[in-house]
Amino acid sequence: MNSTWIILNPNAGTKDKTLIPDIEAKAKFIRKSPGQNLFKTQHPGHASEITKKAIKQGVEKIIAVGGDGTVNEIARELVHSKTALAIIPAGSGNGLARQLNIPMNRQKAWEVAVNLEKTAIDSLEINGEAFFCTAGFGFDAFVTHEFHNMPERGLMSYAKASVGSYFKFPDQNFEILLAGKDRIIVDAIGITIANAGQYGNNAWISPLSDIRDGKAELVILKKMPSYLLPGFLYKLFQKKLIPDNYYSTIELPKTFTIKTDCNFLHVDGEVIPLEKGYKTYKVKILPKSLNIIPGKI
Ligand SMILES: Nc1ncnc2c1ncn2[C@@H]1O[C@H](COP(=O)(O)OP(=O)(O)OP(=O)(O)O)[C@@H](O)[C@H]1O
Repeated sequence: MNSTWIILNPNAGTKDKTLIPDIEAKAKFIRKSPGQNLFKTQHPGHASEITKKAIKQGVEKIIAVGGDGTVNEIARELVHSKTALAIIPAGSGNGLARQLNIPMNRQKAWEVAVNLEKTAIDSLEINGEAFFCTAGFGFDAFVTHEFHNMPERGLMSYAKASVGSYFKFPDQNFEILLAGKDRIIVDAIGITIANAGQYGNNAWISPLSDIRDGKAELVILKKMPSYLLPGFLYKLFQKKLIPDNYYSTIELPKTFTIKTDCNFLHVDGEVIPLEKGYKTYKVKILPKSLNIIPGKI
């Protein structure tokens, strides 16, 4: 049996024609015994199906080749399993890969992926949906929604979506119940639950968050005057955000709930439209629940 499977999304990223032949050659190189070890996804959800099979068959490692959507499909299935996840980033944001210090260069990422060294990271669940980096209600979820409707991918489109929405985006109401007794009621343009420090694209919304510390932080972002925005953005990308009147962080307990009437939630950059009206969302931290092959840590 092959102990490493490769799952490749042939549609991921900006159509790089060298990706598929390169990964096919690499798959042959690491195949130890007859049988398939490279699986190309044919539709959304296919990566999850292949991952379930891999776990059943006791595969030791899955190398995910794709963007955040593919990586998350695989990672969600792998939570609490023995199978480890390695990543060859081939998307536009590559949030988890960046967080794990996996090189963006394909060859260098491959050299990391074939390593034996593994470590466990934390994951979270929001109403049963697993995520690994960030989940957010309000402004960041709305921007992610707008971004997905734009013709182009990449950082410029994110910037356009953010600037276009910021001034008209209204305050949202949040009620956060921490460990059953402490209650935070706040009006803000958004809140983000951060397991990892960045959204992706090196946008460090919670610089002190560490994906391996068994903890997560809540970021509360209030609307700031426009003259403060350039400084905020500079600090966001320089990993230098610190609390002030508009930006604050709170360490979260292992379980907590959020009540809000926001229209959208994003989990690791994937947008989930929400039903109208106030709803309560249960969040749980699952320490050291996913085995990964990290870059330099
Ligand atoms: N053959 C396929 N055809 C269409 N969609 C697919 C196929 N295989 C996988 N998918 C879906 O495509 C979605 C997007 O893929 P992925 O995130 O890997 O690439 P991307 O969107 O280019 O990257 P990023 O999210 O970083 O911009 C995934 O959620 C996955 O389920």
